[in-house]
Amino acid sequence: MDKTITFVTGNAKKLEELIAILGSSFPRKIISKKIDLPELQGEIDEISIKKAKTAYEQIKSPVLVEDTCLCFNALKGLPGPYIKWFLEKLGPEGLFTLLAGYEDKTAEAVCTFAYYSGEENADVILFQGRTQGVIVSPRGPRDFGWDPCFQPLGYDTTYAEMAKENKNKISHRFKALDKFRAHFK
Ligand SMILES: O=c1nc[nH]c2c1ncn2[C@H]1C[C@H](O)[C@@H](COP(=O)(O)OP(=O)(O)OP(=O)(O)O)O1
Ligand SMILES: [Mg+2]
Repeated sequence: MDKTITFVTGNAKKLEELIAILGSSFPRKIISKKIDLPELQGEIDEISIKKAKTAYEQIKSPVLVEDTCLCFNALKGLPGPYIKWFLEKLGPEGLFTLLAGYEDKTAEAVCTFAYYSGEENADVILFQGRTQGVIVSPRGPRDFGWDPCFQPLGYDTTYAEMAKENKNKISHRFKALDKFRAHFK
């Protein structure tokens, strides 16, 4: 059986972070395939499971996908899985402004990896990481999504202002990949 795992994502920055976080020590070969999978609606777990199955239909060998949510506590978890569209239309400034009417600026970044082997009776396996933070007026480079407006709790820099290796030690994605790595040990 082909043991290679295909990471299906349309986002080059996610792939870059996955490579930096997993390094060369991961026991299975991971290749990537750039496909923009449908942006699904629903609860986080349900979205990730469907996303993995959709990817498997295209790849037909073991797949890994990832879905990232940014949940504002004042907005009861929104934009959550819909953050991509909010970011696209409003930019990081607009995300900050969205909370202007609220005292509570706290948010949670949630990363969910979903692995599906496609083997008989296999289920999609989820690996989730969460990092708490506050939404701030954007600071730092603009090369990755909402990084300029997310300041992790306990830090005085935004994700964007951090060195990549520091973001990759505390991020929602690191925490999810740490569980993924442990599963394949
Ligand atoms: O660490 C991150 N730091 C800043 N921004 C981030 C991060 N991780 C995802 N993002 C952005 C990308 C997209 O605007 C949205 C998630 O949407 P999401 O559907 O998961 O990502 P995507 O469509 O870009 O790639 P994919 O093809 O894997 O679905 O938040
Ligand atoms: Mg997407």
